[in-house]
Amino acid sequence: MSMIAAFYSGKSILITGATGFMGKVLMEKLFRTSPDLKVIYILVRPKAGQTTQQRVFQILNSKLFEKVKEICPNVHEKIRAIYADLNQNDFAISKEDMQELLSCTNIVFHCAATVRFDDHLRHAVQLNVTATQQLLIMASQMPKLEAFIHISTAFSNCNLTHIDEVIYPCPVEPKKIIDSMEWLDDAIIDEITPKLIGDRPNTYTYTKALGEMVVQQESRNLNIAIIRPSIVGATWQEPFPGWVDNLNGPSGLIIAAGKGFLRSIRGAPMAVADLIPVDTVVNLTLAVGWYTAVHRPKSTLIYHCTSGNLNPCNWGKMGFQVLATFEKVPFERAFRRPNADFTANTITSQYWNAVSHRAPAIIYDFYLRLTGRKPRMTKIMNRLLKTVSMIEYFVNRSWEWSTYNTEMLMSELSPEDQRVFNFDVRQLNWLEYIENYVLGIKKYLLKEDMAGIPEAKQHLKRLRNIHYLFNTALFLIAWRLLIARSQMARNVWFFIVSFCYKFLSYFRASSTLKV
Ligand SMILES: CCCCCCCCCCCCCCCCCCCCCC(=O)SCCNC(=O)CCNC(=O)[C@H](O)C(C)(C)COP(=O)(O)OP(=O)(O)OC[C@H]1O[C@@H](n2cnc3c(N)ncnc32)[C@H](O)[C@@H]1OP(=O)(O)O
Ligand SMILES: NC(=O)C1=CN([C@@H]2O[C@H](COP(=O)(O)OP(=O)(O)OC[C@H]3O[C@@H](n4cnc5c(N)ncnc54)[C@H](OP(=O)(O)O)[C@@H]3O)[C@@H](O)[C@H]2O)C=CC1
Repeated sequence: MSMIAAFYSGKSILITGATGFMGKVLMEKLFRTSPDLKVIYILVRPKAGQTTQQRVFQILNSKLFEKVKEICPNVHEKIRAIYADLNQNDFAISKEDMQELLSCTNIVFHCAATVRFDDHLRHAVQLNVTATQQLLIMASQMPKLEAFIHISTAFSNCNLTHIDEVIYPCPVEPKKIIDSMEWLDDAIIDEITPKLIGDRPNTYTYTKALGEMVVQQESRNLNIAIIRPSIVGATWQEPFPGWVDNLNGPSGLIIAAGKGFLRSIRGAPMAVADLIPVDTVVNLTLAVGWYTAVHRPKSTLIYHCTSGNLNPCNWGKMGFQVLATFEKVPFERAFRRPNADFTANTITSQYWNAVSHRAPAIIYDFYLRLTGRKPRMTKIMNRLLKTVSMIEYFVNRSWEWSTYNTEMLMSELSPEDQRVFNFDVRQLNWLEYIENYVLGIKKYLLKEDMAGIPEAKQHLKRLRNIHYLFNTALFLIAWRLLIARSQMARNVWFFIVSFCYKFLSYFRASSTLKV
């Protein structure tokens, strides 16, 4: 029997961010391994015209929850969706709901965050710092609370190259930042943002670092742990390989590459691609919840959930594997033939941006105009290149994260727990993982049918022929223009033609002699 699974039985668990990528996988695993848990409270806001109940219904009816519904048929009774908006005071939770949460919760998993790189500092602080502070204040009023697990990111200290499992303080105290956001206007915040974030690349990593400081400062006598995952990708094994449901991290870029929009990135091919499957992060999170509640470490422990030091893969290799998978399972209706090139050279990268990204978009828009349709490709391309510029920071550097606490925890688990809550990335086969990831994107994000693969392959063949035809035509036009203008080019041309003629004559003569 798994000790971790048994620990969660009968427990009341509060999850924030349960409608997000990681939150859904966390809920799924909890129900699958501990179907006897008492209740999972989730803080949900209405979104995109859906009520909180409709959102929960949609999650439970997704493919991700198919196994859970077999194991725990009354799963819908065990989820208590609580209307909440983390941007509001007291999260806009009703008095009765708040009372129930405070009196019943045993474990808190705080996953909610804004993960947008370019979010306005005021909004990022509100969600990643102030909301964390408020949740900790709530947690301090929960008499039955056994553990509070905060999900941060391995990149909260990406301004350093070697990162230990400790909290690194930011120069300005989070409390001062929270206060100042209340009275500064947007224009001033915009002005001071670059100074505040310093050598971090965006407001996301900065506010996640502030969030960690808040956790440390507000911990009081709570049992707290922080988990820092690196770049979270599709599921590796559970509940099935390749599940993914949003465009964050590598997923959006894999789509852009597979559809032939994005063919090259300015990135160091040898830099470590620190991806981590979402089910690995969830397994570690649940193991940390158990360990923190049962062993009650004296201080707040931080756990790095990364792959680079134990099972490294680099961007060049990853790009190659993604491309190899596109050969087997191409995406439908690609704009161009896929490529996935990482180039460290800025000039080469600018050249490819012009030739391989912007020029085809302009030509295609010209074609759309000619055929009486609205041009759209340049707009899409500009957005894509904006996204790429935001991730360039992360694909041009390597980081080293120490993983003593994570390895210590692994050694504390029973063999059964090591199997059921596996977070040992040394067992991950990158080639297999990437193949399943690309396949998962095709199935669950693009919702493409596998039966369409032969047609997609045909389409790529047509694109290849168009590519060759276009290049040949371009070469001939350029050559013709060159010959018209330069004596030297004419001489070279006559030399080549006469050489070919002589070679053919010789070949013909020698074959006649043989007969
Ligand atoms: C050629 C080579 C190809 C190779 C392939 C080979 C292998 C793969 C290699 C790949 C290397 C990966 C490196 C990852 C590095 C991660 C670093 C980790 C950092 C820490 C990790 C974390 O701890 S945390 C998670 C990270 N946090 C995000 O990853 C949020 C990003 N995101 C935004 O910061 C906003 O989204 C942003 C973009 C501003 C737009 O902002 P915006 O206001 O202009 O627009 P919107 O957000 O409204 O989106 C407008 C339209 O862009 C679509 N879209 C949204 N995201 C998209 C996305 N990522 N890729 C594509 N498309 C995306 C969306 O679906 C909309 O499409 P539509 O218009 O059709 O609906
Ligand atoms: N994905 C990644 O690559 C990585 C993620 N992380 C961390 O993991 C955690 C989970 O990330 P992930 O699941 O990918 O993120 P998602 O963007 O998928 O999910 C974010 C969650 O936060 C909720 N949320 C956001 N704003 C509010 C609000 N005002 N009120 C209530 N809920 C809100 C969202 O709810 P709604 O559905 O209503 O928008 C959603 O459930 C985050 O803390 C993130 O920093 C760390 C490293 C990498």
